[in-house]
Amino acid sequence: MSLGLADLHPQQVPGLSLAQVLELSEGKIYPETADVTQRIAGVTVASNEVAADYLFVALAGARAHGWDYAPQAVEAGATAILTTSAGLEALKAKALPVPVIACENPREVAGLVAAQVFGDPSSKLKVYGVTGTNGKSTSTRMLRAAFEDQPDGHRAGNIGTVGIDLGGVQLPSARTSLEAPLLQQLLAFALENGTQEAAIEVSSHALELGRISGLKLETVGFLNLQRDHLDFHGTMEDYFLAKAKLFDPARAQRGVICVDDQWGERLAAETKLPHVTVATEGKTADWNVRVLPNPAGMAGTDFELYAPAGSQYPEVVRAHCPLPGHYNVQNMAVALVMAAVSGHDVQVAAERIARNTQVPGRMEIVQGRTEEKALTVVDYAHTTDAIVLSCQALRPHTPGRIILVFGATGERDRGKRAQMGQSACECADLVIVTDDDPYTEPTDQIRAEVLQGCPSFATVSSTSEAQEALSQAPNQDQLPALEVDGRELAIQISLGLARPEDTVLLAGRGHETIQVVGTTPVELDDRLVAREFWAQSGRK
Ligand SMILES: CC(=O)N[C@H]1[C@@H](OP(=O)(O)OP(=O)(O)OC[C@H]2O[C@@H](n3ccc(=O)[nH]c3=O)[C@H](O)[C@@H]2O)O[C@H](CO)[C@@H](O)[C@@H]1O[C@H](C)C(=O)N[C@@H](C)C(=O)N[C@H](CCC(=O)O)C(=O)O
Ligand SMILES: Nc1ncnc2c1ncn2[C@@H]1O[C@H](COP(=O)(O)OP(=O)(O)OP(=O)(O)O)[C@@H](O)[C@H]1O
Repeated sequence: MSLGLADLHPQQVPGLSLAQVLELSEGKIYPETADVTQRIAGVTVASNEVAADYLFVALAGARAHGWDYAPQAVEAGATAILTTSAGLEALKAKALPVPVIACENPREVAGLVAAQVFGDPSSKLKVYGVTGTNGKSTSTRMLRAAFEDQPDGHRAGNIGTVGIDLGGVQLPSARTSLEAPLLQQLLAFALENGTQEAAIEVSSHALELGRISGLKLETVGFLNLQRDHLDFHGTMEDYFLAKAKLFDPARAQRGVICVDDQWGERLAAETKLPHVTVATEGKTADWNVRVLPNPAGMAGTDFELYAPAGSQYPEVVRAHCPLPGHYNVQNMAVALVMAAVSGHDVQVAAERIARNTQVPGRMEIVQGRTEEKALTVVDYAHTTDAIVLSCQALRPHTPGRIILVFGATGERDRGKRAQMGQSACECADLVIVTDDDPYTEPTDQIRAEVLQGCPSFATVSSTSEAQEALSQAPNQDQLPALEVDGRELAIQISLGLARPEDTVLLAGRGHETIQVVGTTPVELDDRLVAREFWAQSGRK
């Protein structure tokens, strides 16, 4: 039997009376005569998650209004509704048989109420939050690796894009950061099941949309800020300000800030949260990294981490980052310093990370280089910077060409597409532009916007057509990008073109196994497509 999120429910739920909800929300109840001694036993913002005695939080959304789903929520067992004044007015007309509490910011209140309903789990287990454009999944997985495998059976967990792994249960996650009530429920479940520490990703959407409201964090980490999600945030300034909200003394005990980029420097200068800084290249911070000569190749990077002079930590920690690419050293350095300042033995944490880290779809080698097969790597790079950095990470391990396959996601940050195309053509030797998750946007339109950044391109639908188009290029040092309709075909063409000395980088989808086309989920796993291709290729 496969489990769902609803199954990750604690046995013990203290609950909360409506009087206490009223107090927390500073709201008004309708009708005024409602019985405020009734208890609620759960909270959700989604009508399809409601169970008996739940509080349904009806929010105004971009596509719908939660209050339109209130009748379904009541039908499913909701015994009260929390909403805005506008929501209350809309609900009066529906004459529902349950009380409605109206307050100014139900999104924030949802998390505060849920924390109390579920017994305030984040005050009992330690929660670590990591933010940044790229590297959250990797560094939170590293933190988890640092915390588990201890003699006392200490259990650690994760919540993030790659999945949810709590209290011995693993589930895929549709999101990076969950809605606040669900987060509280899952943490309470984790606590009941022996979890002492949980490392979670905190997206900028989460920080803007109140998804960590009610959460108490032990230590928070900042990795980097690069262009992404501007469809939602509008400007880099607003994107930064959203990320900075994590570094709030009301939420967290302390922070660890990587100052490799200027946004980290600014955060360190502006935040009121007690913090330390980390630098991995070219700058001086509280904690500093020195990369060692690197015999490890695709197996990672050796480095030293220097603690602040005169501090209680070992002066220098010898570490091995088990994933290739300098950016993974950044992810690991932040994870190590978060572990250190939270009271863990940093040398032991380094050893555990080197031994235990698993991050599906991040620089995952699906085919090693052989006499006849090209090195084939799947990576979740889906921003311009991540694509460039991934190519740079693979360059030292590539005697031939880097062949890059990628596409842009539909309905998201259209402004980044041409830039992705341009940078891809600059950093890879051969670029194949195809599809990612198009959602409801036409795939040819998305590809066309990416291809605007490529100096030239040819549209092909087979390996032989691709070979023909490439052979006709006037300058063999600057091949045209290839446009391929359909990601599976694009992967097959890329591998068909690859020589053993080449590296094929399948970028953008990482661990994902479902592609959303229109509103239909379609099974697609880059790793399986590549493995099948090589298995059937007859090449050794
Ligand atoms: C921009 C954004 O994050 N939007 C989220 C937001 O949507 P919305 O406010 O437009 O909600 P809506 O669909 O209009 O519905 C309004 C309300 O009615 C409720 N509703 C709706 C339908 C129904 O049948 N019953 C019901 O109760 C909804 O739960 C919601 O509370 O609230 C919805 C309900 O929780 C989310 O599904 C939706 O996430 C969408 C799917 C999304 O794509 N989010 C992405 C951008 C996101 O959050 N990404 C970040 C960052 C990822 C990264 O770093 O790469 C993440 O943390 O995952
Ligand atoms: N520190 C970093 N700096 C820049 N790029 C990185 C860094 N870490 C990882 N990347 C790139 O970003 C991709 C996504 O990494 P990861 O999943 O760890 O980040 P994320 O922040 O969790 O992303 P998302 O929230 O979009 O899932 C990787 O596959 C890699 O290409």
